[in-house]
Amino acid sequence: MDKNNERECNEDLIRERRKCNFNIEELTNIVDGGKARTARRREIQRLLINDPEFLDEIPQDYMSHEDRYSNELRKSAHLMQKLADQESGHDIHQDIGALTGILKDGNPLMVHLSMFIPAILGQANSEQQEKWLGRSLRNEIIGTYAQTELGHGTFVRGLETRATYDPTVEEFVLHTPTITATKWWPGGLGKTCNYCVVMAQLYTQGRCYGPHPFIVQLRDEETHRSLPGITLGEIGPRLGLNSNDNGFLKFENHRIPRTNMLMKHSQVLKDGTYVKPLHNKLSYGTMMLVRVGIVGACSRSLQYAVTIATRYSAVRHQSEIVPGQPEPQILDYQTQQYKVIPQIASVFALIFSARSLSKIQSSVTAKLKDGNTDLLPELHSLSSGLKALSSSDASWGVEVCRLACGGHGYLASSNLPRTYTGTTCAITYEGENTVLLLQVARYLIKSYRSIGKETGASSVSYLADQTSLASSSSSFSNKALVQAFKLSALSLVAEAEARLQKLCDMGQEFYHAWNYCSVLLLKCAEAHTRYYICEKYEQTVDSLKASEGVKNVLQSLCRLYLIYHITLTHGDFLKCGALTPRNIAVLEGEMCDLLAVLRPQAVSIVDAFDIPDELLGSTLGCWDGNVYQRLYDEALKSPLNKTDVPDAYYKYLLPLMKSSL
Ligand SMILES: CCCCCCCCCC/C=C\CCCCCC(=O)SCCNC(=O)CCNC(=O)[C@H](O)C(C)(C)COP(=O)(O)OP(=O)(O)OC[C@H]1O[C@@H](n2cnc3c(N)ncnc32)[C@H](O)[C@@H]1OP(=O)(O)O
Ligand SMILES: Cc1cc2nc3c(=O)[nH]c(=O)nc-3n(C[C@H](O)[C@H](O)[C@H](O)COP(=O)(O)OP(=O)(O)OC[C@H]3O[C@@H](n4cnc5c(N)ncnc54)[C@H](O)[C@@H]3O)c2cc1C
Repeated sequence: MDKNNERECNEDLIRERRKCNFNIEELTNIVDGGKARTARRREIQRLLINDPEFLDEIPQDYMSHEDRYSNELRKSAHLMQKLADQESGHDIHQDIGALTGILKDGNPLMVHLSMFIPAILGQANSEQQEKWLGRSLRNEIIGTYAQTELGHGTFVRGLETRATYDPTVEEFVLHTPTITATKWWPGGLGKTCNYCVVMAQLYTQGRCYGPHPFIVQLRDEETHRSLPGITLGEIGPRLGLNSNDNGFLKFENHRIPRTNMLMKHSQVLKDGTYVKPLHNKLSYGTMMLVRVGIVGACSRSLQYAVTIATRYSAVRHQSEIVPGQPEPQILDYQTQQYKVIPQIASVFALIFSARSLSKIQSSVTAKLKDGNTDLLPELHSLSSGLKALSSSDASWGVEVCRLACGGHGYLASSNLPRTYTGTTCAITYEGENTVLLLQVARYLIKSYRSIGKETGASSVSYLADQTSLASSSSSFSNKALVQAFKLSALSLVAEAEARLQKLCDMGQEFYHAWNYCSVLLLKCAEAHTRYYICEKYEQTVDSLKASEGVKNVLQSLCRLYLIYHITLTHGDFLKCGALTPRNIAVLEGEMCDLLAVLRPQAVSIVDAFDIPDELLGSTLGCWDGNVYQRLYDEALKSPLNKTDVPDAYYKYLLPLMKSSL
């Protein structure tokens, strides 16, 4: 699509784009993280878009379960080959965002890239990396991360798969003792992978040392047949991500060499002696790494959905605002703006938080190399909180965008249903959100109780700021609103801690008191993480060196985000005195003003996300706004339209209609 050729474009969209009062390219660079990154993303996307191998013969929704899998495997393999062939040597992990949309509904290599390789990087020692890292990066072996079992996903300590060390032959014996110990869910495990990292309970010298990672060959490298002692299969259709072959796995006393235990952090020596790690949760590192990645992935899903909903809302006309006048664009309804524009604001919130989190991750990783694990709990808490809020915000945001498109948003060809199912699974995988938020709450209560002790953990240092509990601000600057979030979080933590203490003082065991307070604890964790997101948003926009136009747009989006979230949880702000009922009413009014200010820029802001039509894959969201023709053309692809009268008519309908004659 030639974006300079207005003649092919819907007139509403042309008018919207003429209202733009900021430099779109500059905003695109901010979204990508710099000019160089924009150029790189575009280069990769150009490479993919122009390649006919990535086209589907028929829309995926008309394919069988098997065909979907094999079609996406074909494209995934081609993608890997293509990226490997590039002279510039693409780093697939760095460039993962550029690939969004090219593979549809998950893909069989997803967990190989996002967990198996990172597990080798983070859990294998240098000899082990020598043996497996290069091979997995070159895709000579394909792996997955097999942790979850039929009986346990959340509670990693409850896993039942056993790895028992036999010092006489220096081997581990992997065994699945019960049906509930069957590995269940790992992506690509069913039919694609020939290796995997298995999390299993380590037994040596008669003792259990808890879950540890082991690398296991599952299939013969020549024939791809599963090895003796190993039962493998695929678990069947799911709500989404159906192009992936999530699988099951059972071991029947399957032996692997001692050196297949990933030994970067803990070891089992030849005689069976266990050497413990620097920190007992280092074996959970792969999950933490991916949680950080999920925040960025969620912001991309939301960019897709909100691009579709905003463009469609500019093209779609319905009903009337002024009686008797022409039907307005639905984007002119304030209620429609309230659905769509806060989701645009949310995209930037997630982008800026993801960047801040990834910086913290890099510094924690650097410290770990020097044997310093002090900031691991801080990273665990932040990555858990941000994974939880980003996945729930993005899922809700995508769903709101779908609802904002009325009936057409329900159609597969809008690409909103698949975007939703592909996003909502992030609420569950890589740590179910409630469980992760309770981990954050645990860290908050612990930090609150150790006020005065220097931990170096900056995200919770505000808990020591007791003076702010009393100081309700009368100013409404963005900074002041961020302070209100801080006050609300601090006061919820103080309330939860007091409630816990009271129950304990009344004689309850701490763990019962914890469960009894867990709804409030969840709120603490959400408020704390929301405060973190708001603070990063405000600081990033405030310190941004940008043109006036771009800065104004981002300031308004940031302010909208702050006010939107205050109104959603206003009870917490009132309860702690951070804001008065009058303040809330004023802010609600200002939110409507902000919607009106941002309304004329909405299409241009989503244009700045710069998602090519070929990747957006939506009849409703295409650049030129030619929505109705596309909807019609897509409908014609339905196999039911191959004939005027379907076979089923003769088989079932005709006999029914004639039965009463
Ligand atoms: C580099 C490239 C990356 C690219 C990424 C791109 C992303 C793309 C998008 C997605 C792509 C792929 C899809 C992924 C598919 C999904 C795969 C999966 O789902 S894999 C399975 C995931 N499973 C889980 O996440 C399980 C969740 N459960 C847990 O993590 C743990 O069970 C628990 C943390 C809830 C509890 O653990 P437990 O051992 O029981 O802990 P205790 O209660 O005894 O102790 C808590 C104690 O430990 C600290 N802790 C916990 N975890 C950590 C950690 N990781 N690091 C540091 N510390 C940790 C915690 O803070 C507590 O400390 P205390 O001091 O005791 O309070
Ligand atoms: C699409 C998809 C892909 C996946 N890919 C992989 C993969 O590649 N590898 C892999 O190993 N796994 C994978 N998983 C599994 C996933 O990690 C688990 O499903 C997830 O960790 C949740 O665990 P669970 O299913 O045991 O849920 P459960 O823990 O049984 O959750 C059920 C309910 O119980 C609640 N609950 C549980 N524990 C607590 C608690 N302590 N406090 C309060 N409430 C609690 C939860 O909040 C939830 O409401 C995948 C899952 C999905 C959906």
